[in-house]
Amino acid sequence: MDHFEYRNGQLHAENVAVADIARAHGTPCYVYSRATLERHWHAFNDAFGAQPHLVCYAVKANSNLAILNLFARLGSGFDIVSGGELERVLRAGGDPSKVVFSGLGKKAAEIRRALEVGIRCFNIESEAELDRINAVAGEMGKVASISLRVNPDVDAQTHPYISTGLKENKFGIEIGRAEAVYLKAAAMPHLNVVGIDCHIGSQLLTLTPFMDALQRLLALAERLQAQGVKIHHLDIGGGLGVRYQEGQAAPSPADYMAQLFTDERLCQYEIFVEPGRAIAANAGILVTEVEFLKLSEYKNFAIVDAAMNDLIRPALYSAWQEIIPVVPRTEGEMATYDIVGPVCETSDFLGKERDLNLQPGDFLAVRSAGAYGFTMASNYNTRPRAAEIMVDGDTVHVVRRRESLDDLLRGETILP
Ligand SMILES: Cc1ncc(COP(=O)(O)O)c(C=O)c1O
Ligand SMILES: N[C@@H](CCCC[NH3+])C(=O)O
Repeated sequence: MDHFEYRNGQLHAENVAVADIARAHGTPCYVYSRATLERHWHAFNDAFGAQPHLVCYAVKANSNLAILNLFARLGSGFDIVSGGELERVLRAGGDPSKVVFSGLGKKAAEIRRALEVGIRCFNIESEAELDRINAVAGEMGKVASISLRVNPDVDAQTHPYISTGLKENKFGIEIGRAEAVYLKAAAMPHLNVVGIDCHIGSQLLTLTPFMDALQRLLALAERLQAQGVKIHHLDIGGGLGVRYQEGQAAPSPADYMAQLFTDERLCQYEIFVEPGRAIAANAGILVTEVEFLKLSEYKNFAIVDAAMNDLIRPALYSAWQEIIPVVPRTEGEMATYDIVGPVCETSDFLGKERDLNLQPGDFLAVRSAGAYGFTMASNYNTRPRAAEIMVDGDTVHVVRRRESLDDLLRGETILP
Protein backbone atom coordinates (compact mmCIF):
# COMPACT_ATOMS: atom_id res chain seq x y z
CA MET A 1 0.00 0.00 0.00
CA ASP A 2 2.96 2.28 -0.59
CA HIS A 3 3.82 3.60 2.87
CA PHE A 4 0.14 4.24 3.61
CA GLU A 5 -0.71 1.27 5.82
CA TYR A 6 -2.95 0.30 8.71
CA ARG A 7 -1.00 -0.24 11.91
CA ASN A 8 -2.45 -0.54 15.42
CA GLY A 9 -5.94 -0.17 14.00
CA GLN A 10 -5.39 3.07 12.12
CA LEU A 11 -4.00 4.41 8.87
CA HIS A 12 -0.39 5.59 8.91
CA ALA A 13 1.60 7.65 6.46
CA GLU A 14 5.08 6.24 6.94
CA ASN A 15 5.46 6.30 10.77
CA VAL A 16 2.82 8.91 11.51
CA ALA A 17 -0.86 8.30 12.29
CA VAL A 18 -2.94 10.09 9.65
CA ALA A 19 -5.59 10.99 12.26
CA ASP A 20 -2.93 12.91 14.22
CA ILE A 21 -2.04 14.89 11.08
CA ALA A 22 -5.70 15.64 10.42
CA ARG A 23 -6.26 16.84 13.98
CA ALA A 24 -3.10 18.94 14.06
CA HIS A 25 -3.39 20.54 10.63
CA GLY A 26 -7.10 20.42 9.83
CA THR A 27 -8.97 18.96 6.88
CA PRO A 28 -9.12 18.73 3.95
CA CYS A 29 -5.40 18.16 3.53
CA TYR A 30 -3.17 16.31 1.12
CA VAL A 31 -0.62 13.99 2.73
CA TYR A 32 2.38 12.76 0.75
CA SER A 33 5.03 10.17 1.54
CA ARG A 34 8.60 11.16 0.76
CA ALA A 35 9.76 7.52 0.74
CA THR A 36 7.12 6.55 -1.83
CA LEU A 37 7.89 9.50 -4.10
CA GLU A 38 11.58 8.66 -4.09
CA ARG A 39 10.99 4.94 -4.56
CA HIS A 40 8.79 5.58 -7.60
CA TRP A 41 11.32 7.98 -9.13
CA HIS A 42 14.10 5.41 -8.68
CA ALA A 43 11.89 2.71 -10.23
CA PHE A 44 11.88 4.72 -13.47
CA ASN A 45 15.51 5.70 -13.32
CA ASP A 46 16.71 2.18 -12.53
CA ALA A 47 14.57 0.62 -15.27
CA PHE A 48 17.02 2.01 -17.84
CA GLY A 49 20.10 0.24 -16.49
CA ALA A 50 23.15 1.50 -18.38
CA GLN A 51 21.11 2.99 -21.26
CA PRO A 52 21.67 6.76 -21.57
CA HIS A 53 18.42 8.37 -20.46
CA LEU A 54 16.76 11.24 -18.66
CA VAL A 55 13.73 10.94 -16.37
CA CYS A 56 11.84 14.21 -16.86
CA TYR A 57 9.20 14.24 -14.11
CA ALA A 58 5.96 15.77 -15.45
CA VAL A 59 5.56 18.77 -13.17
CA LYS A 60 1.82 19.12 -13.85
CA ALA A 61 1.09 15.92 -11.89
CA ASN A 62 2.21 17.49 -8.63
CA SER A 63 4.20 20.71 -8.68
CA ASN A 64 4.68 21.30 -4.95
CA LEU A 65 8.13 22.84 -4.49
CA ALA A 66 9.15 20.31 -1.83
CA ILE A 67 8.39 17.46 -4.22
CA LEU A 68 10.24 19.06 -7.13
CA ASN A 69 13.16 19.66 -4.79
CA LEU A 70 13.30 15.98 -3.78
CA PHE A 71 13.52 14.98 -7.43
CA ALA A 72 16.04 17.74 -8.20
CA ARG A 73 18.28 16.33 -5.46
CA LEU A 74 18.04 12.91 -7.13
CA GLY A 75 19.25 14.47 -10.38
CA SER A 76 15.90 14.41 -12.13
CA GLY A 77 14.95 16.21 -15.29
CA PHE A 78 11.56 17.91 -15.60
CA ASP A 79 8.82 18.13 -18.22
CA ILE A 80 7.13 21.53 -18.03
CA VAL A 81 4.20 23.05 -19.92
CA SER A 82 4.31 26.70 -18.85
CA GLY A 83 6.54 29.54 -17.72
CA GLY A 84 5.01 29.08 -14.28
CA GLU A 85 6.16 25.48 -14.09
CA LEU A 86 9.64 26.57 -15.23
CA GLU A 87 9.85 29.06 -12.34
CA ARG A 88 8.78 26.31 -9.92
CA VAL A 89 11.54 24.00 -11.16
CA LEU A 90 14.13 26.76 -10.83
CA ARG A 91 12.94 27.74 -7.38
CA ALA A 92 13.06 24.09 -6.30
CA GLY A 93 16.71 23.87 -7.37
CA GLY A 94 16.09 21.92 -10.58
CA ASP A 95 18.75 21.96 -13.29
CA PRO A 96 17.44 23.93 -16.32
CA SER A 97 19.67 21.92 -18.62
CA LYS A 98 17.49 18.90 -17.78
CA VAL A 99 14.18 20.60 -18.58
CA VAL A 100 12.03 19.80 -21.61
CA PHE A 101 9.26 22.25 -22.49
CA SER A 102 6.06 20.69 -23.85
CA GLY A 103 2.68 22.28 -24.52
CA LEU A 104 0.99 23.72 -27.55
CA GLY A 105 0.60 27.41 -26.79
CA LYS A 106 4.01 28.65 -25.69
CA LYS A 107 4.06 32.44 -25.51
CA ALA A 108 7.05 34.45 -26.71
CA ALA A 109 7.87 35.54 -23.14
CA GLU A 110 7.87 31.93 -21.96
CA ILE A 111 10.17 30.91 -24.82
CA ARG A 112 12.49 33.83 -24.04
CA ARG A 113 12.75 32.86 -20.38
CA ALA A 114 13.41 29.21 -21.25
CA LEU A 115 16.20 30.24 -23.63
CA GLU A 116 17.63 32.63 -21.07
CA VAL A 117 17.99 29.89 -18.41
CA GLY A 118 19.15 27.31 -20.97
CA ILE A 119 16.62 24.47 -21.03
CA ARG A 120 17.47 21.19 -22.71
CA CYS A 121 14.82 21.06 -25.42
CA PHE A 122 11.55 22.53 -26.68
CA ASN A 123 8.95 19.94 -27.71
CA ILE A 124 7.32 21.71 -30.62
CA GLU A 125 3.66 21.07 -31.34
CA SER A 126 2.97 23.00 -34.58
CA GLU A 127 4.65 24.61 -37.57
CA ALA A 128 3.64 28.05 -36.33
CA GLU A 129 5.43 27.38 -33.04
CA LEU A 130 8.57 26.46 -35.00
CA ASP A 131 8.54 29.93 -36.54
CA ARG A 132 7.96 31.62 -33.20
CA ILE A 133 10.81 29.81 -31.44
CA ASN A 134 13.17 30.47 -34.36
CA ALA A 135 12.26 34.16 -34.24
CA VAL A 136 12.66 34.54 -30.46
CA ALA A 137 15.97 32.67 -30.47
CA GLY A 138 17.12 34.86 -33.36
CA GLU A 139 16.32 38.07 -31.44
CA MET A 140 18.38 36.74 -28.54
CA GLY A 141 21.25 35.60 -30.74
CA LYS A 142 20.73 32.02 -29.59
CA VAL A 143 20.04 28.61 -31.07
CA ALA A 144 17.16 26.63 -29.54
CA SER A 145 17.40 22.85 -29.25
CA ILE A 146 14.15 21.32 -30.44
CA SER A 147 12.28 18.14 -31.08
CA LEU A 148 8.90 17.85 -32.77
CA ARG A 149 6.09 16.33 -30.79
CA VAL A 150 4.74 13.88 -33.29
CA ASN A 151 1.12 12.75 -33.23
CA PRO A 152 1.37 9.08 -34.27
CA ASP A 153 -2.41 8.45 -34.50
CA VAL A 154 -2.41 5.65 -31.94
CA ASP A 155 -5.34 4.87 -29.66
CA ALA A 156 -4.08 4.97 -26.06
CA GLN A 157 -7.24 3.13 -24.88
CA THR A 158 -7.79 5.54 -22.04
CA HIS A 159 -10.45 8.12 -21.09
CA PRO A 160 -11.14 10.29 -24.18
CA TYR A 161 -10.28 13.48 -22.25
CA ILE A 162 -6.74 12.27 -21.58
CA SER A 163 -6.00 10.61 -24.91
CA THR A 164 -3.58 12.80 -26.85
CA GLY A 165 -2.14 10.70 -29.68
CA LEU A 166 -5.07 10.40 -32.08
CA LYS A 167 -5.16 12.54 -35.19
CA GLU A 168 -8.34 14.27 -34.00
CA ASN A 169 -6.56 15.37 -30.79
CA LYS A 170 -5.09 18.88 -30.68
CA PHE A 171 -1.61 17.68 -29.75
CA GLY A 172 1.51 17.30 -31.84
CA ILE A 173 2.33 17.31 -35.51
CA GLU A 174 0.62 14.72 -37.63
CA ILE A 175 3.12 11.96 -38.34
CA GLY A 176 2.55 12.13 -42.10
CA ARG A 177 3.73 15.77 -42.08
CA ALA A 178 6.56 15.30 -39.61
CA GLU A 179 9.32 14.59 -42.11
CA ALA A 180 8.63 17.75 -44.12
CA VAL A 181 8.45 19.84 -40.95
CA TYR A 182 11.72 18.37 -39.69
CA LEU A 183 13.44 19.30 -42.94
CA LYS A 184 12.06 22.82 -42.62
CA ALA A 185 13.27 23.04 -38.99
CA ALA A 186 16.71 21.72 -39.89
CA ALA A 187 17.10 24.59 -42.33
CA MET A 188 16.17 27.30 -39.79
CA PRO A 189 19.16 29.26 -38.54
CA HIS A 190 18.18 29.50 -34.88
CA LEU A 191 16.99 25.94 -34.35
CA ASN A 192 18.99 22.82 -33.64
CA VAL A 193 17.10 19.56 -34.18
CA VAL A 194 18.06 17.11 -31.44
CA GLY A 195 15.20 14.66 -30.98
CA ILE A 196 11.72 13.30 -31.59
CA ASP A 197 8.99 13.54 -28.98
CA CYS A 198 5.67 11.80 -28.52
CA HIS A 199 3.07 11.53 -25.75
CA ILE A 200 -0.05 9.54 -26.59
CA GLY A 201 -2.08 9.91 -23.41
CA SER A 202 -2.31 9.30 -19.71
CA GLN A 203 -3.30 6.36 -17.47
CA LEU A 204 -2.35 3.67 -20.01
CA LEU A 205 -2.72 0.21 -18.54
CA THR A 206 -1.49 -1.77 -21.54
CA LEU A 207 1.83 -1.47 -23.29
CA THR A 208 0.66 -2.14 -26.85
CA PRO A 209 -0.17 1.51 -27.68
CA PHE A 210 3.28 2.59 -26.44
CA MET A 211 4.87 -0.06 -28.68
CA ASP A 212 2.78 1.00 -31.68
CA ALA A 213 3.80 4.63 -31.20
CA LEU A 214 7.44 3.66 -30.74
CA GLN A 215 7.53 1.73 -34.01
CA ARG A 216 6.32 4.84 -35.82
CA LEU A 217 8.87 7.02 -34.07
CA LEU A 218 11.74 4.66 -34.85
CA ALA A 219 10.74 4.49 -38.51
CA LEU A 220 10.58 8.29 -38.66
CA ALA A 221 13.99 8.60 -36.98
CA GLU A 222 15.48 6.26 -39.60
CA ARG A 223 13.98 8.25 -42.46
CA LEU A 224 15.31 11.48 -40.97
CA GLN A 225 18.80 10.13 -40.34
CA ALA A 226 18.86 8.93 -43.97
CA GLN A 227 18.23 12.53 -45.00
CA GLY A 228 20.99 13.88 -42.81
CA VAL A 229 18.84 15.08 -39.89
CA LYS A 230 20.68 13.82 -36.83
CA ILE A 231 18.41 12.49 -34.08
CA HIS A 232 20.10 12.30 -30.70
CA HIS A 233 17.23 11.49 -28.35
CA LEU A 234 13.77 9.94 -28.41
CA ASP A 235 11.32 11.34 -25.85
CA ILE A 236 8.61 8.74 -25.30
CA GLY A 237 6.48 10.99 -23.08
CA GLY A 238 4.66 9.95 -19.92
CA GLY A 239 1.40 8.11 -19.58
CA LEU A 240 2.15 4.91 -17.68
CA GLY A 241 -0.98 4.17 -15.62
CA VAL A 242 -1.41 3.25 -11.99
CA ARG A 243 -3.71 0.91 -10.10
CA TYR A 244 -6.60 2.96 -8.71
CA GLN A 245 -8.78 -0.01 -7.98
CA GLU A 246 -8.38 -3.53 -6.61
CA GLY A 247 -8.08 -5.92 -9.53
CA GLN A 248 -6.57 -3.35 -11.89
CA ALA A 249 -3.11 -4.28 -13.10
CA ALA A 250 -0.63 -1.59 -14.07
CA PRO A 251 2.70 -2.46 -15.71
CA SER A 252 5.72 -1.44 -13.63
CA PRO A 253 8.35 0.93 -15.08
CA ALA A 254 10.65 -2.10 -15.34
CA ASP A 255 8.02 -4.06 -17.36
CA TYR A 256 7.48 -1.03 -19.54
CA MET A 257 11.16 -0.49 -20.36
CA ALA A 258 11.80 -4.20 -20.85
CA GLN A 259 9.00 -4.24 -23.42
CA LEU A 260 10.22 -1.11 -25.24
CA PHE A 261 13.81 -2.33 -25.40
CA THR A 262 12.74 -5.55 -27.13
CA ASP A 263 13.29 -3.32 -30.16
CA GLU A 264 17.06 -2.95 -30.12
CA ARG A 265 17.00 0.01 -32.49
CA LEU A 266 16.07 2.05 -29.41
CA CYS A 267 19.52 1.57 -27.83
CA GLN A 268 21.24 3.97 -30.25
CA TYR A 269 19.33 6.96 -28.81
CA GLU A 270 19.30 8.71 -25.46
CA ILE A 271 15.79 8.04 -24.12
CA PHE A 272 13.75 10.70 -22.35
CA VAL A 273 10.63 9.73 -20.43
CA GLU A 274 8.08 12.11 -18.84
CA PRO A 275 6.23 10.23 -16.09
CA GLY A 276 3.89 12.12 -13.78
CA ARG A 277 1.09 9.96 -12.44
CA ALA A 278 3.15 6.77 -12.09
CA ILE A 279 5.51 8.60 -9.73
CA ALA A 280 3.13 10.78 -7.74
CA ALA A 281 -0.39 9.27 -7.66
CA ASN A 282 0.12 6.53 -5.10
CA ALA A 283 2.42 8.69 -3.02
CA GLY A 284 -0.45 10.85 -1.77
CA ILE A 285 -3.85 10.76 -0.10
CA LEU A 286 -6.52 13.39 0.42
CA VAL A 287 -7.78 13.42 4.00
CA THR A 288 -11.25 14.71 4.74
CA GLU A 289 -13.67 14.78 7.67
CA VAL A 290 -17.28 13.62 7.61
CA GLU A 291 -19.44 16.64 8.46
CA PHE A 292 -22.92 15.11 8.25
CA LEU A 293 -24.66 11.90 7.30
CA LYS A 294 -27.87 12.33 5.35
CA LEU A 295 -29.86 9.14 5.23
CA SER A 296 -33.00 8.21 3.38
CA GLU A 297 -34.63 5.07 2.08
CA TYR A 298 -33.40 5.92 -1.44
CA LYS A 299 -29.89 7.09 -0.83
CA ASN A 300 -27.31 7.76 1.87
CA PHE A 301 -24.94 10.66 1.60
CA ALA A 302 -21.80 11.27 3.61
CA ILE A 303 -21.16 15.00 3.34
CA VAL A 304 -17.44 15.59 3.78
CA ASP A 305 -15.28 18.72 3.91
CA ALA A 306 -13.34 17.99 0.71
CA ALA A 307 -15.01 18.71 -2.60
CA MET A 308 -14.60 18.79 -6.36
CA ASN A 309 -12.54 21.97 -6.00
CA ASP A 310 -9.98 19.92 -4.04
CA LEU A 311 -10.09 16.80 -6.22
CA ILE A 312 -11.81 17.15 -9.56
CA ARG A 313 -10.95 13.80 -11.13
CA PRO A 314 -14.22 12.05 -10.12
CA ALA A 315 -16.33 14.94 -11.49
CA LEU A 316 -14.27 15.46 -14.64
CA TYR A 317 -13.53 11.92 -15.79
CA SER A 318 -15.88 9.85 -13.61
CA ALA A 319 -12.60 8.63 -12.12
CA TRP A 320 -12.80 6.01 -9.39
CA GLN A 321 -10.50 6.45 -6.39
CA GLU A 322 -10.56 4.27 -3.30
CA ILE A 323 -11.97 5.87 -0.13
CA ILE A 324 -10.98 4.31 3.19
CA PRO A 325 -11.55 5.11 6.86
CA VAL A 326 -8.57 6.61 8.66
CA VAL A 327 -9.56 4.87 11.90
CA PRO A 328 -11.87 1.96 10.99
CA ARG A 329 -14.76 1.57 13.44
CA THR A 330 -14.94 -1.66 15.36
CA GLU A 331 -18.63 -1.19 16.23
CA GLY A 332 -21.64 -0.03 14.25
CA GLU A 333 -23.01 -0.90 10.83
CA MET A 334 -21.80 -0.62 7.29
CA ALA A 335 -24.03 1.31 4.92
CA THR A 336 -23.74 2.34 1.29
CA TYR A 337 -22.92 6.03 0.82
CA ASP A 338 -22.23 8.54 -1.88
CA ILE A 339 -19.29 10.57 -0.56
CA VAL A 340 -20.07 14.16 -1.53
CA GLY A 341 -18.64 17.62 -0.87
CA PRO A 342 -20.35 20.91 0.03
CA VAL A 343 -20.03 22.46 -3.47
CA CYS A 344 -23.23 23.40 -5.28
CA GLU A 345 -22.91 20.97 -8.18
CA THR A 346 -24.41 17.53 -8.52
CA SER A 347 -21.09 16.44 -9.98
CA ASP A 348 -19.45 17.27 -6.64
CA PHE A 349 -18.69 13.75 -5.44
CA LEU A 350 -15.53 11.94 -4.45
CA GLY A 351 -17.02 8.49 -4.73
CA LYS A 352 -20.37 6.81 -5.26
CA GLU A 353 -21.93 3.78 -3.60
CA ARG A 354 -19.15 3.05 -1.14
CA ASP A 355 -19.72 0.62 1.71
CA LEU A 356 -18.46 2.27 4.87
CA ASN A 357 -19.18 2.31 8.61
CA LEU A 358 -19.33 6.03 9.35
CA GLN A 359 -20.19 8.61 11.97
CA PRO A 360 -19.88 12.41 11.71
CA GLY A 361 -16.38 13.51 12.73
CA ASP A 362 -14.72 10.45 11.16
CA PHE A 363 -11.76 11.00 8.88
CA LEU A 364 -11.64 9.43 5.43
CA ALA A 365 -8.70 9.10 3.05
CA VAL A 366 -9.06 9.23 -0.72
CA ARG A 367 -6.21 7.15 -2.04
CA SER A 368 -4.03 7.66 -5.14
CA ALA A 369 -4.50 11.42 -4.83
CA GLY A 370 -0.84 12.46 -5.17
CA ALA A 371 -1.12 13.18 -8.91
CA TYR A 372 -3.60 15.59 -10.52
CA GLY A 373 -5.08 16.29 -7.08
CA PHE A 374 -3.81 19.56 -5.64
CA THR A 375 -2.52 20.75 -9.03
CA MET A 376 -6.05 20.71 -10.44
CA ALA A 377 -7.61 22.30 -7.34
CA SER A 378 -9.53 25.56 -7.66
CA ASN A 379 -11.20 28.14 -5.45
CA TYR A 380 -14.70 27.39 -6.73
CA ASN A 381 -17.35 28.40 -4.21
CA THR A 382 -14.61 30.62 -2.69
CA ARG A 383 -13.11 27.63 -0.96
CA PRO A 384 -9.48 27.99 0.11
CA ARG A 385 -7.20 25.32 -1.29
CA ALA A 386 -6.17 22.54 1.10
CA ALA A 387 -2.86 22.27 2.94
CA GLU A 388 -0.19 19.95 1.57
CA ILE A 389 1.78 17.89 4.05
CA MET A 390 4.83 15.71 3.51
CA VAL A 391 5.64 12.87 5.87
CA ASP A 392 9.28 11.85 6.05
CA GLY A 393 9.66 8.90 8.41
CA ASP A 394 8.55 10.20 11.81
CA THR A 395 8.47 13.83 10.74
CA VAL A 396 5.59 15.89 9.41
CA HIS A 397 6.30 18.95 7.23
CA VAL A 398 3.66 21.39 6.09
CA VAL A 399 4.92 21.99 2.54
CA ARG A 400 2.09 24.32 1.62
CA ARG A 401 -0.13 25.90 4.21
CA ARG A 402 -3.87 25.98 3.76
CA GLU A 403 -4.92 29.10 1.87
CA SER A 404 -6.44 31.83 3.97
CA LEU A 405 -9.39 33.90 2.88
CA ASP A 406 -6.95 36.81 2.61
CA ASP A 407 -4.84 34.83 0.12
CA LEU A 408 -7.98 34.14 -1.79
CA LEU A 409 -9.31 37.68 -2.02
CA ARG A 410 -5.94 39.32 -2.68
CA GLY A 411 -5.75 41.13 -6.03
CA GLU A 412 -9.45 41.84 -6.42
CA THR A 413 -10.71 45.41 -6.34
CA ILE A 414 -14.05 47.15 -6.44
CA LEU A 415 -14.84 50.19 -8.57
CA PRO A 416 -14.16 53.66 -7.07
C1 LIG B 1 3.43 16.13 -22.74
C2 LIG B 1 3.12 15.34 -21.50
N1 LIG B 1 4.11 14.68 -20.90
C3 LIG B 1 3.89 13.97 -19.78
C4 LIG B 1 2.64 13.88 -19.21
C5 LIG B 1 2.50 13.09 -17.97
O1 LIG B 1 1.60 12.07 -18.10
P1 LIG B 1 1.38 11.02 -16.96
O2 LIG B 1 1.05 11.73 -15.72
O3 LIG B 1 0.25 10.20 -17.46
O4 LIG B 1 2.63 10.21 -16.82
C6 LIG B 1 1.57 14.54 -19.83
C7 LIG B 1 0.19 14.39 -19.32
O5 LIG B 1 -0.52 13.50 -19.78
C8 LIG B 1 1.82 15.31 -21.00
O6 LIG B 1 0.83 15.97 -21.58
N1 LIG C 1 -5.45 15.35 -15.33
C1 LIG C 1 -5.54 13.99 -15.81
C2 LIG C 1 -4.35 13.56 -16.56
C3 LIG C 1 -4.02 14.46 -17.68
C4 LIG C 1 -2.61 14.40 -17.97
C5 LIG C 1 -2.11 15.66 -18.56
N2 LIG C 1 -1.81 15.58 -19.97
C6 LIG C 1 -5.95 13.07 -14.68
O1 LIG C 1 -6.22 13.54 -13.62
O2 LIG C 1 -6.08 11.89 -14.84
